[in-house]
Amino acid sequence: MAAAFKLFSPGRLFRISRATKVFSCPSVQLHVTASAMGISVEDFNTAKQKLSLLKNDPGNEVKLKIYALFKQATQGPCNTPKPGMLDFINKAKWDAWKSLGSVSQAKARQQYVHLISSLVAAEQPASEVAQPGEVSSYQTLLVSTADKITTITLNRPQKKNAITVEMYNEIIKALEQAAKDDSVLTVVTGSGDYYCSGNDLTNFTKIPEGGIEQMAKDAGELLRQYVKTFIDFPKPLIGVINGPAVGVSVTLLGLFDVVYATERATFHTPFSQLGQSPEGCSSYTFPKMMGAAKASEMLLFNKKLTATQACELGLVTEVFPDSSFQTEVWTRIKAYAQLPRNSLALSKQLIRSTEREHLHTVNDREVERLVERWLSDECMQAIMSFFQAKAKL
Ligand SMILES: CCC/C=C/C(=O)SCCNC(=O)CCNC(=O)[C@H](O)C(C)(C)COP(=O)([O-])OP(=O)([O-])OC[C@H]1O[C@@H](n2cnc3c(N)ncnc32)[C@H](O)[C@@H]1OP(=O)([O-])[O-]
Repeated sequence: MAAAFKLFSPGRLFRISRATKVFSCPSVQLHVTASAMGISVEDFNTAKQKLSLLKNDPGNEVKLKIYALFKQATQGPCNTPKPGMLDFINKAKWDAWKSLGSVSQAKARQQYVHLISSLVAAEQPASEVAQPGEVSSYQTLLVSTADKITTITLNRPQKKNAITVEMYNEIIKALEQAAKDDSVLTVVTGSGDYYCSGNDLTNFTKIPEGGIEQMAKDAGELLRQYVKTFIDFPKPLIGVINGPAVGVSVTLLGLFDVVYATERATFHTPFSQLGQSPEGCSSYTFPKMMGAAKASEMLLFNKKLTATQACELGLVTEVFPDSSFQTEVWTRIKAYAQLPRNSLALSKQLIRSTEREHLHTVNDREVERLVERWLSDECMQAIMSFFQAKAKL
């Protein structure tokens, strides 16, 4: 074991990367598509440089993955002869490269850049973040870090934690800071009796100078950024669903790693009722998770799920009795937070990286459709009905 570790020491692996001449050869560089799948040659080269600056040894498994992705990105699928049984090191490297099969060079470059980025992010010093136990100053959230857990609590209980424009921006900021802080896990939960009632419908009543088209465009850009932050979040993200969840707060659960719910929670996405369409990548994650028929019942016909049903369909990991929910869930989360930080972040990265680019594409497509929907008569009528019903109360 010790011998293998030495042979796979970071220095050795980095030397392999640096010794590979492909990217120092201008004629080969020309063959690399400038921005294949959103990753430029510069991104790739920068990632390569960052690799040599890592302070912590990421472990043999990750180093083999890095090696394999580099070879695939620069030389394509492995076609070299298999090393002999006793040539352990070269055989392990060959196996890792071979295991990538026919993954394209562009895809390998993209996965290489994401993997290095997550390693670098995991080593970032905790700056601009709340110190353990400290509660930071947000208007719509409570954000605290304690016991190696950063907790983001949606904090507009009087409005059932409906998400205003300010709150979207604050959640993005809180997640960006949680990604960099010293915590091992990040938890999102709600204060009061609701987890979240989704998009705050008053967002649609604040029309900027550019008119309703500008409002739809701005809202689309904000939503794109918001969902993107969840797609790219590098650490394990846990939802502690303390009560009913509606709309965008439900769809995004497909991007969480683990979701614990009280038995009192319900889950529904009234998109068609509001003349809108699915977001949060749910048009992809829900059918994948629960099958097309069950996903359609939720996303097309607004079916409300109980916590138990949501658990059966894979949207929720586990349901707890309401009376012991907080105690049981937090005991478990605190125990998970004792696990090694880098190992958790890297394992998440491995689980998620294969579809990250696809999720970004889905996000873009959903936002494009929603921006159209927000300008439709169907949507405007539905929003007006909500406020008229309120006015009659
Ligand atoms: C951007 C991407 C696309 C997004 C998609 C989505 O999320 S689609 C999903 C979009 N979401 C929806 O369609 C849900 C709309 N909301 C509801 O259907 C119900 O409020 C409820 C079932 C959540 C709770 O019913 P309940 O009888 O238990 O409580 P209550 O009704 O008395 O509420 C207390 C106060 O909170 C207020 N408030 C609550 N939610 C919102 C909101 N989203 N907005 C604004 N305000 C909201 C409510 O007006 C009231 O204010 P008041 O009068 O005290 O000044």
